[in-house]
Amino acid sequence: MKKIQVRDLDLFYGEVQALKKINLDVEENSVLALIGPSGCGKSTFIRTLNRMNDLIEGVKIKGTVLLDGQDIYKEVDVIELRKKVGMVFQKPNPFPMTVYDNVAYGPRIHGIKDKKKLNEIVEMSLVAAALWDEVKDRLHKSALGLSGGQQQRLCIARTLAIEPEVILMDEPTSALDPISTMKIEELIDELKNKYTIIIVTHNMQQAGRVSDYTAFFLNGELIESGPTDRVFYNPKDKRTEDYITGRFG
Ligand SMILES: Nc1ncnc2c1ncn2[C@@H]1O[C@H](COP(=O)(O)OP(=O)(O)OP(=O)(O)O)[C@@H](O)[C@H]1O
Repeated sequence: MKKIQVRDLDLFYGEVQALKKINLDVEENSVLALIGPSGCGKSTFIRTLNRMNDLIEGVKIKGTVLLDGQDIYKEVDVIELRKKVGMVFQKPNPFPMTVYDNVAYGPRIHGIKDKKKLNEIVEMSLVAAALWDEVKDRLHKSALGLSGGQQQRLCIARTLAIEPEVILMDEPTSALDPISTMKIEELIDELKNKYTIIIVTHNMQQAGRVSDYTAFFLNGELIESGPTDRVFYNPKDKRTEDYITGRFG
């Protein structure tokens, strides 16, 4: 099933066109990797999927983005949209509060006050983010005392706590060491059973390891997309081949 359908999407920062006629479908319960050289529009594209670009002045967007068949720019409330489409950023950005409060933050904002219910959500989210065993004895200590890799998994737990359907990840491991990176990659593999995941990565090996589908961007255009094995081993476009084999970028 198609979870997201993007049709003829253009995005302008003032006069500069950063996305050009993007057409792309995202399958439910799959991992899509967005690859391409610096400045080609990957982050801009991922941000159009939960309307994060709305916050930037001078941005103009044309075309449609459908989530479960609904136009997110016309038919969906932004608060509802952000609940359905969670985001994890490049640098782990836990709030300066306890581990527990970080995870409980979203559910509390959405009106959950019951202590027992919150305890349940916090534990479930930390288990799902493969962090529970490492933090269960320090739930009420500051999240800033965790390692970078633990902080990133905490940010994933914080995202899971609001029960999203889609998770956007913008280079989630680029600030992490190899072992933390491996843990996040294993986690992505687990999470795709339940969620639809879109990940921006500069790391070809990572795209190859974690994704089912790959989309290659260049200068604001989507050059090609398809099953990762096909795009990697049998690219249709010469530019995709050149990028994947490291000839530029
Ligand atoms: N807030 C902004 N205002 C104006 N131009 C922007 C803004 N954000 C990005 N751009 C421009 O849009 C283009 C695409 O940038 P974007 O960050 O989406 O690329 P990217 O592929 O994610 O790059 P990287 O891999 O380096 O993160 C670039 O030319 C960039 O300079």
